[in-house]
Amino acid sequence: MATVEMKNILKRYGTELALDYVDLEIAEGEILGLLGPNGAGKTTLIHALAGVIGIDSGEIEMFGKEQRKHLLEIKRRIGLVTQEITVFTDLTARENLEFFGGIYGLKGSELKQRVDDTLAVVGLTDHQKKLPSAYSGGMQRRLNIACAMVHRPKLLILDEPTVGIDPQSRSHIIDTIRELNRQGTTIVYTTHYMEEIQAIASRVVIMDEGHVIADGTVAELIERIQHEEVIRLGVSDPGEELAEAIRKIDSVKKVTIENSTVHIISTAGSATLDRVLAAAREFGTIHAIDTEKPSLEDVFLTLTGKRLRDKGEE
Ligand SMILES: Nc1ncnc2c1ncn2[C@@H]1O[C@H](COP(=O)(O)OP(=O)(O)OP(=O)(O)O)[C@@H](O)[C@H]1O
Repeated sequence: MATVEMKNILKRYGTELALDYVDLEIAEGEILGLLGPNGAGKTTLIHALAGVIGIDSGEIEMFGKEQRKHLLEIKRRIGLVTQEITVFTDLTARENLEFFGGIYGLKGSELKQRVDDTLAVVGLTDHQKKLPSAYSGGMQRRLNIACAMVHRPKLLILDEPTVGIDPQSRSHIIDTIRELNRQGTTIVYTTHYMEEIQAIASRVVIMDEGHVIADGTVAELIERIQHEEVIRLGVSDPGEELAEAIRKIDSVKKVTIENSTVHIISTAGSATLDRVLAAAREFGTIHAIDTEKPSLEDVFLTLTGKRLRDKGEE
């Protein structure tokens, strides 16, 4: 049985179409990585999944039950980690966890045990008596996650849980997600960090403009563009004219410029490289050439025409 079945989900904000007839199935035990450029509809999708916003039309089934008819019961079985940190600033970490555990009906020794276990999993046992204001950004994010998992949800939904934090906290969060999954929690997770998806996702869904545009394992998605290659040229002062000249080569699929590097996705083969170099020489001096097999980032670029990190996060 699928943990989640979403069919024909439509959601508008005024005239803005945030989800455009989306279908999505999530199997029990998956770590589903949800990728997409800003505004793709990822947050809207997971908020619909968590039942915190309504949808205009479509069907959502979770744990084999219709979401709208069994919302309370379903909510008890899920945890939502929002982009914003939503903990009580005037309660210590432990008190926050006791509060959230209490909401889910935990009490007495069971509550104490769950709070102890959760603090240990997120690595905050030694800091449990401190107020969140005494924490680093990464520790606050870990506490935020802890509050959503203290009741041991069957499905944990995380919206960019690692934005703007130190590498140590980030790897701690990744380890926490992996450990929860190992213990049987299904995970849905949005991020702008491709390497995190490559590290932990058992399946990737790429969204753009309210649509699911790709769905598969990392290996399957890369396989889709395996006949392509990536050429990176270091060129002095590259401009739009250079990009346009390279775009005219018929085997070239995408050209983007970042600082002094021209990033080209093309059909593999030496003929393309020769033609790209000839075109580039007309507009500048080439000081570096590099070709490689495509990565998940290139799949994303090929499909959406956009780079992932357009938030200036890193
Ligand atoms: N409360 C809202 N009111 C109006 N429009 C909204 C609202 N929430 C989202 N939108 C719009 O719906 C679309 C999808 O937004 P959403 O936040 O789901 O995208 P996202 O993929 O999560 O983006 P990001 O990566 O920036 O978080 C966007 O065009 C956004 O402007």
